[in-house]
Order: sequence, then C-alpha cells, then structure tokens
Amino acid sequence: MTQLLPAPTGLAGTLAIPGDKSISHRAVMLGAISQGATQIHHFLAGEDCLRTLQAFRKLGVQIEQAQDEVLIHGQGWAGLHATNHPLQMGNSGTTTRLMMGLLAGRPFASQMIGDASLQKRPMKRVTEPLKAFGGQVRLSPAGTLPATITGQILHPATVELQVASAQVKSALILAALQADGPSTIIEKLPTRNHTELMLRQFGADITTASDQRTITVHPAPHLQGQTVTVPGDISSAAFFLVAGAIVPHSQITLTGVNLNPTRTGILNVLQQMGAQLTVTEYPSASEPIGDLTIQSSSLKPINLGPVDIPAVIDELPLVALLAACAQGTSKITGASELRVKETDRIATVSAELRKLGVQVTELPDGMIITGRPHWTIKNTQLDSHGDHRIGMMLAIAALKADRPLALGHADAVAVSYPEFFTDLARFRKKA
Ligand SMILES: O=C(O)C1=C[C@@H](OP(=O)(O)O)[C@@H](O)[C@H](O)C1
Ligand SMILES: C=C(OP(=O)(O)O)C(=O)O
Repeated sequence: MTQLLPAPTGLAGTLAIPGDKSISHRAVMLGAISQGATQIHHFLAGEDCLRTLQAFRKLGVQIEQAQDEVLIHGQGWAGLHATNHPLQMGNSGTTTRLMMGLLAGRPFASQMIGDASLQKRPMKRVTEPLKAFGGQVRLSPAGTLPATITGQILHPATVELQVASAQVKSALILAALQADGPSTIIEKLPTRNHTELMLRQFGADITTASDQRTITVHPAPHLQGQTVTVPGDISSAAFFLVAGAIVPHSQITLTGVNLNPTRTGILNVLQQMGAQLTVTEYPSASEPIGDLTIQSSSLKPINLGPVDIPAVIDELPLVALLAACAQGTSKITGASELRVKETDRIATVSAELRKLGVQVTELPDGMIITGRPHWTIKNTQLDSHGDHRIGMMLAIAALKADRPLALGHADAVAVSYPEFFTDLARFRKKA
C-alpha cells in the first residue's frame, strides 16, 4: 500500500521526461539485428524495456547497460542464436509481439513465456497474419502465451490488418525485412510509426504511402548500427500534464517530449477540453521533440470516436480522469482495445473512478463519464490492479481528493516509469 496525498497548494516545476518506452524497445531490437555498435542514449530502464534487453542477451547479443546508456555490439541477423530457455517477456506486450515477427524468420526455434497478465493477452492478431509470410508460431489453445516460434525462410506478402495496432504492424515489418522480396502491410488506421522511422535511420528501405497506412517493406539483410537518442515519453509526460490541468494553482513544464503526431492525441484532447497548454517544438532529425507547459484549467467534456483512439490509446485512462473533472458528460467509443491491455482498462478505470464518486457507464468499447469539479469519495482504498498506467492515473486523481487515499499494487508503475513517485513529489509546492 502506498499513501497518496492531496495537493494542498497546487503543483509547480519543470521536469525532463524519461525516455520513450516504444522507442527504447525498438532501439534495442534494431541494434541487435544490425552490424556494428548501436549506442542508445536516454534509454528507458523500466521493467518492460529491460525484458527486451534481457531477451536479446539470451539470444547471444552482447549488450552493455548502465542506467539510461546502452551499448549493443550487433553482429547482424546472424548474431542471434537459439537458447534452450524460454524467453521471459514479463508484462510486456510490445516485447512479445515484435519479437514474434523478428524470430519468425530466424533459423531456430524459440519459446516465450509471460506473467499472469501477459498470459491472458491475445496473440493470434500477430500469428495469423504472420502465416502469410510463412511464419510458424504455436500458441496455447486460448491463442495466448506460452508460444513456440519455429523459425522459417520467410516470403513476401501483402496483408491488411484487422486491428489498429502498432505492435502487430511492427511484428509484420520485422518479419518482412527477412523475406526474399518486397511486402505490403495495410493498416486499419494509422498507428505509431516509430518502427518505420527508426528502420530508415538503420538503412532499411521502407516507405509509407500518402494514405499513411500502406507500408512497403523491402528485404534488409544488412542493417547498420546507429546512435539513437530516445526522446521523452509523451505517455509518461501525460500524467503530469493532466495533474497540472486538474489541480488548481498549478503550472508545470515538461521538457524533451516526443511529439510524433501518431502519439500526440492527448495534446489534442487537452486543447479541445479547454486546457491552457503551450507546445514548443524544436528542430530534430527524425522523431519530433519539444517542451510542454500546462496551467490549471476549467475543463469542458469531450467526445472521442474510433479514428481518435490510436494516437491516445495509452492515455485513455487519463482522458477518463479529465472527463471526471470536467463540467458535463464525456463519451469515449471505438476503444475496445482497452479491454486487452495489461488489465481490462475499461473495467479497471470504471471501478476505480467510481470509488472516487464519479459517475461512469461502461460501454463494450468505451465509457460515458459525468464529471464534477469536486468529488464525494466513497472508498479511500484504490488499486492499480497490477497495471502501471492505472496506478499512475490514480496517483494523479488523488491530488484532487479532499483526504489521503491508499493505492494497492503501486509497484506496478516500474513497468514504464520506475521514478514516477519521486518525479511527482518534485511538483509539490511547499505549503
Ligand atoms: O508498439 C508499441 O510500442 C505500442 C503499441 C500500443 O499497443 P497496440 O499495438 O496493441 O495498440 C500501445 O498500447 C503500447 O503501449 C505500445
Ligand atoms: C499496453 C501497454 O504496453 P504493452 O502492450 O507493451 O504491455 C502500455 O504500456 O500501456
């Protein structure tokens, strides 16, 4: 149990945001399959990204790591070797799904296992389209981990994805790189494009059509190691953006944040809800980056539908919190993907916000939330349900409560943000 305290006099300060989780995973993966050294600066040393790093060590790649500095001694695709032990994916869907595509084309068999949450998450979304390339993955009868990937010679394919998922897209891209001709992947909706951007830096020939959802991948037998500086994670910055918006008398600045438009849905949501937000973008080579300043704001309700979801998928628990503080009724639909994250986030967000006295109606693919500037707390014992993003959202919600609250399973935050509670404490003004 961790005690959560209300914010008595508002929040203030400036924070450099830790590295992006999605980009850190990809930097390790691309470094591991490339020739020569890959240096990663500002790596996110959270539990999930460390799972990726450990998995490649198990596969024989030499990797040095000290906090947020990583050095990978890549020996190309052929530098990966079979291991007798199952690869432990922990809580990380990204590691699991991307590595399925990557390992599908290696000339050996691999096994993957995961924690209780990951073992429930759907994997057929990757293994079914992988079949078009010749990929062979055996799953449990429920279509989940444990998985056995039997590496094959892969062939080019054209696949149209049934689910809007950057993890599925990236898995197929990593398989397509190993095929013996160009492949085409057509997304349902555009999703985060970090894999495509970083692959170009490592020397791959990969193009995205003007519709933003048709991707052509050419074989890439030789990728070249690079230096990658990981930008700050907008999904981590989002917790403090929301804190600054909902706690009266606050002003918060977050620096070095990734502003890739496939990820900035939370900024559009804040602006639409009437938050006072300033975005300062500065020049950068590949991934856009900038600083964000937020001030306390009175919030209007919002309506989000299917096309809005991919760019804000991981921030939807925070959107629910913003809605809980807004004057009026908000609606989120087209977000059934939330049901297959670390927890069923529609169920866990609804259950926890109700403890705070917020009126929430669950929909199969979203939520209807009626907000109020002041809540009538019904239950002070909150729980992350072992889901990092739920835990952090509740810690932000607690800043607005009129009494201390308790958070069960608070240690889950280490999955994506080990320093979360320390960083949050920095914004508390002295009373
Ligand atoms: O590709 C990635 O790095 C991610 C993609 C998203 O998952 P889906 O692809 O399942 O939507 C997101 O929720 C996850 O946190 C990270
Ligand atoms: C869904 C998430 O991650 P993953 O799918 O990698 O477990 C997340 O970080 O919110």
